[in-house]
Amino acid sequence: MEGPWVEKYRPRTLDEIVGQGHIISRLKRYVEQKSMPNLMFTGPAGVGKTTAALALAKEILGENWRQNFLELNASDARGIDTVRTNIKNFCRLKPIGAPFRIIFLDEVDNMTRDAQHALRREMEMYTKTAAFILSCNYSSRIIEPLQSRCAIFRFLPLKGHQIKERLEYIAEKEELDYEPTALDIIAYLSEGDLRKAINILQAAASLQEKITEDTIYEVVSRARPKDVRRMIKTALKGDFMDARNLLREIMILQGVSGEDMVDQIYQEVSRLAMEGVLEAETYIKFIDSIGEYDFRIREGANPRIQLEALLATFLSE
Ligand SMILES: Nc1ncnc2c1ncn2[C@@H]1O[C@H](COP(=O)(O)OP(=O)(O)OP(=O)(O)O)[C@@H](O)[C@H]1O
Repeated sequence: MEGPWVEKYRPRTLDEIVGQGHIISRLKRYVEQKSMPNLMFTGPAGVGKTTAALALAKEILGENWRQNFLELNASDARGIDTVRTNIKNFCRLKPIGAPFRIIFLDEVDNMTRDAQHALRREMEMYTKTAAFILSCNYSSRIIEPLQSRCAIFRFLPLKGHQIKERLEYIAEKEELDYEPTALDIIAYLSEGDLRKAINILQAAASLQEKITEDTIYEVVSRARPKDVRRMIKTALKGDFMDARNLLREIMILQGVSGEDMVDQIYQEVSRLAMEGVLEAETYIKFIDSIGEYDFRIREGANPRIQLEALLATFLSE
């Protein structure tokens, strides 16, 4: 079994990282100066935080980086005490063949406030020998004394074209056969998360020889937008039984979940309103009922029954 492409194609150097230019140039300055303050990387999942920490450690610490780099998950099931013991044991030793050591701590926003205060004390204790890189999704969940001790770097979701270019690069290396529009769809569905995009590409490649738009929808268990649109239009015309059959086909054959289905109905209804097919007043009524059925499904009601009832509300228009 082949390993995950997200690891195979993880950039090894700062230069290889896609996007995040505003961050990379600052990190390179630390490499030139061979010193760095404590850093905090914030931003959504799969946009290069861990990758940047690894690449920075390699470039700033040199060939002995492995012995001088410690990666820990702050929300580790083994508990914060283990994390702190690891930090202590690591920091007590002198750096080996490098100017200092680096501790990369992931998911700091999942640490309790008490644990964050303890971490702050550790950071102060080892300022001469170790630099910390703290990673989190939301800086608002980090206590002020930790934030103020770090230089903060805000990673951004990657743009659609940046994701597409990276996918093209990987597709070429892997000699994949694909429809170019399939990559646009992956870029759209991954919402700025490059890890998610690469995982979808790998799953699609293992499913079929040629990657098409349909392969992608199958991999992510999403309905084809044109099928959802056809179903809604059928309901609008008053053909309830036909609309219901289309709904069943999409949910069963394509394995789309109730929650995703409501989300896609919402997206298509919004598109129909933007195109002028639905009048504003009707659109508002539809959104109101979509919101209601979305809530019921999330609360645990039977999704098939709820979705059929939702389609029935479209009929009366
Ligand atoms: N900016 C990027 N440039 C190139 N590859 C990237 C980038 N961001 C993510 N990737 C790809 O996605 C994988 C995961 O990225 P990474 O571990 O850096 O995410 P992260 O931002 O640390 O996410 P999390 O917050 O979930 O830990 C990488 O191994 C790489 O293949």
